[in-house]
Amino acid sequence: MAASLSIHPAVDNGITSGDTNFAGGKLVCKCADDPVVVETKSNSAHNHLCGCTKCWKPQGALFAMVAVVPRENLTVTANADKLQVVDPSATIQRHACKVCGVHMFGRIENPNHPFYGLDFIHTELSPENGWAAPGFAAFVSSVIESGADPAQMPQIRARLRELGLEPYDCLSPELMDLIATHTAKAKQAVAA
Ligand SMILES: N[C@@H](CCC(=O)N[C@@H](CSCO)C(=O)NCC(=O)O)C(=O)O
Ligand SMILES: [Zn+2]
Ligand SMILES: [Zn+2]
Repeated sequence: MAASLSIHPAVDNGITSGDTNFAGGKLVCKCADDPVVVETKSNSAHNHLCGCTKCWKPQGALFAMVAVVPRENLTVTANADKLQVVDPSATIQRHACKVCGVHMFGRIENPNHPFYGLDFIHTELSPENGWAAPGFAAFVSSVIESGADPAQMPQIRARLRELGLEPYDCLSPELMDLIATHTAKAKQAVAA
């Protein structure tokens, strides 16, 4: 039963390990003509599934798959004129292709944000192999906001665990600790 759920096409048939020697590659939007191309100079980090309503998900998938790269390692190399920011009021400015709708990268412009300096990417858009594999599932309860039946949540969490992707309703403990450390330092700086 649980195996029939489409969590995300990159994990539904098992997770492919990343290559620690992989040093980045191309991400290509889904347009048949003049696709937008983004290139990174490094592999992705913190790859995870995200159940939130804002991250781009492939058709039929319950989750997005999203990772980060340092913003200085990311360049739009083709058809940048097709990009537009989906929601300018969001913390993560998601630059999407106006024609096919795929999100090509998400950028945080607030220098005080804990993740400032990192761009969010969807490595499934790459023809290359070697990108870091997803390690956990974030914002799992948020799939209900996109229409998932609340009664299905135990099955969804069971399937994620079966795939080795621990489900969290925010980010992973490691990332939540990074955020809290950033916040604590910012408070200390104000108090000093
Ligand atoms: N329940 C909400 C949660 C949205 C949310 O907070 N998303 C996170 C994670 S996105 C990538 O990991 C976030 O940081 N959002 C900031 C932003 O999207 O700009 C929902 O589902 O919408
Ligand atoms: Zn496109
Ligand atoms: Zn998200």
